[in-house]
Amino acid sequence: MITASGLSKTYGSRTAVDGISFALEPGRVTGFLGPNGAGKSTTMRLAMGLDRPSAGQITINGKLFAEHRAPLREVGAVLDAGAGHPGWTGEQQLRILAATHAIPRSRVQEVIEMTGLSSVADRRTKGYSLGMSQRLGIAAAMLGDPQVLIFDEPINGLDPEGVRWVRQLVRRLAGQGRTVFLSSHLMSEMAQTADHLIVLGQGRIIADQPLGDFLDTAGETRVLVRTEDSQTLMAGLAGAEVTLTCQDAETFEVRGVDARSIGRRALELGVVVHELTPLHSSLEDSYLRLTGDYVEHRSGGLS
Ligand SMILES: Nc1ncnc2c1ncn2[C@@H]1O[C@H](COP(=O)(O)OP(=O)(O)OP(=O)(O)O)[C@@H](O)[C@H]1O
Repeated sequence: MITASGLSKTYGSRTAVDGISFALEPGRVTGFLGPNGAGKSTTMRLAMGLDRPSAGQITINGKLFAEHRAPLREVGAVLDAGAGHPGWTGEQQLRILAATHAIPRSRVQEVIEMTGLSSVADRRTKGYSLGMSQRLGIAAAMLGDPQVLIFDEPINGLDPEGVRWVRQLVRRLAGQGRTVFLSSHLMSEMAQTADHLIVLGQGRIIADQPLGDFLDTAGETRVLVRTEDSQTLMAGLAGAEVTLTCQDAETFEVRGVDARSIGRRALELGVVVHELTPLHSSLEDSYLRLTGDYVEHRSGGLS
């Protein structure tokens, strides 16, 4: 369990995290989303005791990180791939970490195998690809077999096989009853991995809800209509709150009227309908709609 209460962090005049509170339950993957600079990494660093809050606190299983007698057995984190001594091999790094946290040596081999690093574990990490560094970071996080895992952008730089591996690992860890806190900018991955979402905008929580509820509330349902007489049906549906977008002579999309009402209207008008399909928003659509006002640097159009 990770619990934040009134957590704030300011850097000079810059407020990175602005009085946030949340409780992350075990047994599920909580996705952490937000535009660049929203405060996600800062929150994760505060959880790991790498920075001090300006106000409030964030605890792991009821205690501050520093209050745990064996913190790596409570929480593992991947916050910065590539951290560690570049002149050491992956295995040396894990052995040192294990030795300094009273973790048995046998566990080092286990996490090396678990993360697919066996063939490169005896190589110096300065030669590691980004994907190997990510795997080494995950191996280090898993070393103490902790109940809580914090992953900041763990799939950055991974190839498709690596991305799938992280997705399956994260789901398995939650399935074992662990608390998993995961940030990523890749919405398609988040949609497949997270059970619950916390969305930050400029240091504040703008959503904290199950993934399905987030898609329902932040999303916007459209309906695809295919009919023999699109002119008549479009005219019959037109209204102030309704948006109609023509796709071809027989097909159009409707926003602002649900499929049931469109079906009824078609019956009243005597129009034959071949298709009436609600189109649910993707996580990306919902996320972009919700966070639009919180983006610091917006891109221009392509033309
Ligand atoms: N050590 C620091 N000193 C000064 N400002 C900082 C520091 N760390 C973070 N910030 C600022 O705090 C804000 C939040 O940064 P943070 O890295 O937590 O955002 P983020 O949501 O993780 O962004 P991204 O998606 O780009 O990784 C940003 O404006 C950042 O510039």
